[in-house]
Parts: sequence; structure tokens; C-alpha cells
Amino acid sequence: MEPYQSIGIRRRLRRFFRRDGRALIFAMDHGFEHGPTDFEPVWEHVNPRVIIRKVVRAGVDGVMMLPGIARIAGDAVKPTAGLMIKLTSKTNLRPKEEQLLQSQLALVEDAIKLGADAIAATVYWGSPQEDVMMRQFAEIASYAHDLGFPVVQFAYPRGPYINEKYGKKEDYRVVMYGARAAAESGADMIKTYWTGSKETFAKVVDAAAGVPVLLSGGAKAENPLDFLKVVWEVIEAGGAGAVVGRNIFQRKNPEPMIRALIRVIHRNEDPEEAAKAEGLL
Ligand SMILES: O=P(O)(O)OC[C@H]1O[C@](O)(COP(=O)(O)O)[C@@H](O)[C@@H]1O
Repeated sequence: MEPYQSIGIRRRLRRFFRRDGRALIFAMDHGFEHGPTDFEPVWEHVNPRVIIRKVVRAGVDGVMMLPGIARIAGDAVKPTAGLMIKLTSKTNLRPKEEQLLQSQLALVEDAIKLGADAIAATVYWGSPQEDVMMRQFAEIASYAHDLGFPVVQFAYPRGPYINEKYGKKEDYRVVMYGARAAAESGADMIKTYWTGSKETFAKVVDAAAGVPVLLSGGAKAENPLDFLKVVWEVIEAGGAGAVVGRNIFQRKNPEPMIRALIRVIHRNEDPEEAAKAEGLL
């Protein structure tokens, strides 16, 4: 018979992934991680209840937030969507040399009390502070797994040696290394950077050895079609979807973008057709 914990982990993962094994998750930790300036393009979205209501109604599969936002607006995440609570973060106000560390803000128990379906933490692979984040992730994963909760790793390679050796953090050799390290450190879901092509992203997916890999959205694309094309390539490469923040909340009307993303991710629609169908072109 299966241990209770693994049944809990599988059930909770299904709150994010549809039958096709894919998910569109809305990211909402920017007020802390980048600062409220990220909301200036559409200021009403600085209110988490406003934007969360919109994205849930438009059909996202999950919402990711920090514990404090879950206290303020977690109840706006209706049961149609999974709630992912991220336990680590940093501000952009820190001295530059400390920017390569994510600190732990709250405990696994806090996330569970807040109703989390999954618990997330970031590791900056390659950071001079990698050791701290590895240990944080290990402790979070061990305890969360023990209680039957899935763990998501934002596997973001970044650090001086990466820049020196590979030129940029989006080099596929670096991204696939981070994804592999995430899988080997016990993640149930991985979020990482776009590598620039379907072929290279497919290697990232392979390196993750069966652990679902989701795209980390990135800065808002002025042309919505450009972003939909990237997500389409992620899916073609075997990726399991996307965790998207700015490309959703920096749009005055985020709903058509969400519906177009759902078409691409869950219905295998061509990005141009999806954009046209939702009036984005
Ligand atoms: O790469 P950066 O600047 O650290 O950005 C990290 C941000 O990107 C995300 O991982 C995804 O959001 P975006 O889709 O806006 O990029 C957020 O969760 C996080 O705050």
C-alpha cells in the first residue's frame, strides 16, 4: 500500500495540473520581489484581491503568492485553482551583493495554515549563497513531503561564475543544470527560464528527468503574440506550462491573454490563432 504522504502529494499536484499534465499559474510575488513599481502600468492591480479575482475568473489553474498576500487575498483563490505559497524571497532594495540570496519568510506550517496546496522556494543555483538556499529548500521539502505537500522549486541559476563561464544565465547548459539540480534535490515541480529555442528547452525538460518543468514568464512582451509563441515552444518542447506574472497583470485587460494562454497550453492551439480568437491581434 502507498504511504499517505505520496497520495497527498499526488492529489495536491492535481489541483494545478489538468488531465493533460499542464498548468497555467499566475505569479503574484512582485510587490515584494521587485517592488510595487511593477504594478504601475495598471495601478489597480496593486490590490491583490482585484487582480486575483480577475485571473481566477478567467481560468488560471493556480496562483502563487507569498504568505502575507495569502493572508490578505488568499480567499480570492476559489477552489477551481490551486494555491501555491512561496516561502522565500528578497527585496530589490538589498545591497547588490546580497541580491543573490533568497531568505525564508515563513514556515511550512504557516503555508499549510493559510490553505496552501503546494509550497514553493527559490534556489539561485550558482550564487555565492547557493549553500544557504539549498539547505532552506532541503528543510522545506523534507517537512512538506512528510506532511503530504508537493514542493515547487524556482530553479534560477544566477551568479558571477555563470556569467564568466557561460555569458548569461539563460544559456541552456546553465538552465538545464539548474533544472537537474532541482529534480535531484526533490522538487515536484520546477519553474525556470526560457532558453531561447524549443530544441534547447527540450533538453531542460529531459534533464529534469520527469519532474514537470514550467516556464518563468519574464518581463512583459509588448506584442502578446511574442509571448504566446514562447509558451507554445515550451509546450512543444515537452514543458508543463508556465508561471506568469507581468505578462498578465501589466495588461489593462488580462483576461484575453489568460484565455489565449489556456488555448496554447491546454488545447495545443497555434499561438497566432489563439491570439486572434481572443482579440489580441
Ligand atoms: O527574474 P527576477 O527579476 O528575479 O524576477 C522574478 C519574478 O519572476 C517570477 O518568477 C515570474 O513572474 P514574471 O512572469 O513576471 O517574470 C516572479 O515570481 C518573480 O517575482
